[in-house]
Amino acid sequence: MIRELLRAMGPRYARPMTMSLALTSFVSAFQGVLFALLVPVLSRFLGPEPETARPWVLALVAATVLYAVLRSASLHLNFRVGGSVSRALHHRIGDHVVRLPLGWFTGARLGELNRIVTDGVSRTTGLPVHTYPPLADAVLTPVVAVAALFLFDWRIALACAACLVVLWMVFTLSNEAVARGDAARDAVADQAADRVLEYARSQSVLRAFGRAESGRTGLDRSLVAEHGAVRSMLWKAIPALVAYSFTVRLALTLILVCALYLAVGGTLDGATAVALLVLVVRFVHPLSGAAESGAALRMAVNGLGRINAVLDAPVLPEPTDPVPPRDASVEFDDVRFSYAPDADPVLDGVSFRAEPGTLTALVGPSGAGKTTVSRLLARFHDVDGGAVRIGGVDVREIGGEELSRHVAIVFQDVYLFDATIADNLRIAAPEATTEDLDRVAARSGLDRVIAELPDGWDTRVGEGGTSLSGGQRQRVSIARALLKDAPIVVLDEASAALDAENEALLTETAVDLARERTVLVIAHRPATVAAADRIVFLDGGRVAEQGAPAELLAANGRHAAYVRARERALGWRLTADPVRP
Ligand SMILES: Nc1ncnc2c1ncn2[C@@H]1O[C@H](COP(=O)(O)OP(=O)(O)OP(=O)(O)O)[C@@H](O)[C@H]1O
Repeated sequence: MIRELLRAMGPRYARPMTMSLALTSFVSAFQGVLFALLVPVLSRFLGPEPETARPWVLALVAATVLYAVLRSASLHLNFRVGGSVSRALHHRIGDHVVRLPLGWFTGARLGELNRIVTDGVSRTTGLPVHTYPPLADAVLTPVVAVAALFLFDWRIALACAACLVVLWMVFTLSNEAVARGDAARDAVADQAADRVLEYARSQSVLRAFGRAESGRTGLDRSLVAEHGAVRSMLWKAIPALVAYSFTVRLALTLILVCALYLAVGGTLDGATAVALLVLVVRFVHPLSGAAESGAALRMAVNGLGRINAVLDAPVLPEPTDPVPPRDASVEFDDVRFSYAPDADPVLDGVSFRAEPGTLTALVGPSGAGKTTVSRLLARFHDVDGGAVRIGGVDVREIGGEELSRHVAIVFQDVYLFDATIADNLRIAAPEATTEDLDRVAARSGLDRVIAELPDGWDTRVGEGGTSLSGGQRQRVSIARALLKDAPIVVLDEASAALDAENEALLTETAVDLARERTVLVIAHRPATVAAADRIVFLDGGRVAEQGAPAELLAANGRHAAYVRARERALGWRLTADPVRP
């Protein structure tokens, strides 16, 4: 448990945590000495010469004062360390998660991560304050007290030691039952959390198809499964907890009987028997709570195991000696890539070059691998074979921060944070001035959107940017990429219909940017394709053709056929007259 805890907290917080646990353990053990001192004090006080109790009373008073000081120091430290546990874990999980490949963030992982960050961390936060101290009292205090008992009466001490061994066995069994039930519950609770997220996200689709009620079936199933897992955990845990509590009472009764037997038989004097019984009754109290604390500990350990599993997930390796790119050229050299180790390759031997100051259009049918090319360029994933280079340097050698400074991406599905438009732009450049914002707004057409909104730059966009239209979101996203001022810009043109003004704006922006940058456009519109310096036509994860637009049209190959088909589709859409009766 301690190893898991210290591993999760990392080296920075491990030292104060170790000190807190060590001090708590020492105080609990010292409490055992305090309890043991009751025996000479009481046996002498109740015996024929009560005045001989005086030095023991003084020792008990001194030990009590020392105990009070140590206990308060330990409580103080525990609260301080407890407060830092959640901070440490949140920072460590956050720092690690941002370095994970994007492939790690599957739907199932999101629910799990959500529960780990909330439930898993909160279970662990209580560990140094609420879980470990009563457990240390329940284990260490009786062990030390029983060890001290051997100094006064070995027969009672032996009986107590035997009872402690049996109690430990029942305690371990009860803990294992709780741990098993809790792990099973965690697995289904993760699934339920995923289904809740999915159900909330898919509301518009479900309502559009009149499935708001029936679309809940998956969610209902996982909630029922979670309910079942909680019940099954209780069925396993409650008998184990009851069995432990019963064993504690039985042990106490056996020790009482044993002491009475010895006292009646005359081999134990009455005063010592009373003193021993007071001692035994005294440490039964912390022992009774051990099963509940042990269950809480097992649940915290399960949570820690899940936190450590996230922290152990392999990150994209960073270079030890990062090499800066020599220029803004982009090169894909025989790149092979698949999203899962056993899946078919999504890119298979892709090679092309994009020079600085040019516009390259990535063209091809849906699923050809265009978006994957942009993801590999930004190193959201590492290639399985070949290399992606920027300025002649493999992106794996550049280093995360430098790479991020070099590449700006305008995604097709624009995600905006629930903040103002200005805040959403400043994600790209936190220090940007109002003049900087106005400059990129004028260049991206965002200035017209800002002028129409009553709160202008201070308009809140809602979660994901839902209070803006698709076209408005795209302009915010372009302005954000411009503000980043990266030498390489990737524009993922929306394949969904945009109005004519927004369509023209995207093409204009791409051409404008390509004067001084390397621009890659995942192009769906003939106008953008025609404006490109070079076209890379992808099909089925391979480069089917590449060259200047005029060259490819003259070659009358795959690209020319694709353009004709797109033009026919768009022409039909634009010119079709309504059918009149
Ligand atoms: N995150 C992912 N996990 C697994 N497979 C993926 C993932 N993203 C894309 N794919 C698969 O990779 C292939 C290429 O997808 P990609 O999005 O790169 O194509 P595209 O050419 O950009 O398509 P579109 O024009 O429709 O956006 C597709 O078969 C797709 O199903």
